[in-house]
Amino acid sequence: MSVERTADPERTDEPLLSVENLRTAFYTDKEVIRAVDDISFDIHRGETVGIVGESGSGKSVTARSIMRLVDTPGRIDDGRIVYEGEDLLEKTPKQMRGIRGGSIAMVFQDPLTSLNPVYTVGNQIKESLRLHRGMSGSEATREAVELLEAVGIPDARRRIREYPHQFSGGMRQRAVIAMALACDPDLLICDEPTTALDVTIQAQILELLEELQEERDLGIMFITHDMGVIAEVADRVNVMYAGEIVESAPVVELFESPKHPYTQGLLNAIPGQGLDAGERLATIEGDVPTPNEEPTYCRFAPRCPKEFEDCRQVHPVPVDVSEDAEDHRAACLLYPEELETEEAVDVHRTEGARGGDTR
Ligand SMILES: Nc1ncnc2c1ncn2[C@@H]1O[C@H](COP(=O)(O)OP(=O)(O)OP(=O)(O)O)[C@@H](O)[C@H]1O
Ligand code: NI
Repeated sequence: MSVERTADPERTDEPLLSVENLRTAFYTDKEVIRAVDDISFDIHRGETVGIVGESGSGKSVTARSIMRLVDTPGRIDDGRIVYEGEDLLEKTPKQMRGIRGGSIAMVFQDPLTSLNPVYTVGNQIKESLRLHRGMSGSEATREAVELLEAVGIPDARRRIREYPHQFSGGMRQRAVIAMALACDPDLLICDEPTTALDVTIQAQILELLEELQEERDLGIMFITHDMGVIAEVADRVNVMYAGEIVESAPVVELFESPKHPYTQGLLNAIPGQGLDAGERLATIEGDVPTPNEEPTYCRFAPRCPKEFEDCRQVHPVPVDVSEDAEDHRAACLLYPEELETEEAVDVHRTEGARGGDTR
């Protein structure tokens, strides 16, 4: 979560998670929705990767694909999800159950979806400890109390005997985080974990995640609509639009020098560049289209102020925004920026035809 981490030598190590050319689609009676359409990105240990985009852009489906929790009629069609060197798409359902809530944990927007109302908070944490770390009895109780204390729940010894409904919203989300930590994960996937909370509680939860990350060297994938939250928590940011990652850059670079017209649009209307938590995405006229056909064009073109003829005929692939760009890519025909537009369009046409990005 610290900005300095982007220059961390750790970054050259093998990534903790590597998503490669992932495609996930929903096969409805009416159409095929290409919810996640050929995306690639990495997460390193100790790094927070933010995923931002308007509603329907594919953020949650990305998270659920990594966890192999895509509901029917959805299906992962292509790609690799390499976690600590192994492809999760090759794991059996049983192996996946061990990994979920084991080395990869997830925190959702609504803590009540993760907590069972009929068991005490303590029992739920202890169940997690039993399943994933083989702990039981007084050892598990002690660990459960310690976890609740670690996430800042006061009077933890008493509160482990309480039920979820006896906790406030913020305390419930802390309990969910404690439950996630009970399995000692290496990767935490957070899908809008603070959206339902008021701003003060939200700030506390973000701070908590940052502390836990530092202590445990957690890799975090953080999904949000909120550019202000992204500015606060992310080391690197992937901007999603209609199933694709249209821009990816270290957080400071993205805010100082957004390259994709979509990102520029998102950031433009935010006063003070959206550096305060609680700032929502700027509204760009129009809606995210449902990605229900093969992209042979730029999906953002209909809303793009910089649109030109080729945008309707050539599908942009992620390219380095400039020759000396470090780790900054955009899927837009205007880049690489040194090239004349026609040459740049050719790069996208050729790369697109090869079916790969240029990483
Ligand atoms: N079960 C489903 N059946 C059919 N389509 C689905 C299903 N789940 C998601 N989709 C579609 O996949 C696309 C991506 O949805 P997703 O939930 O990932 O968006 P999101 O970026 O998380 O949006 P939000 O910010 O609203 O949570 C959308 O077009 C959505 O309608
Ligand atoms: Ni979502």
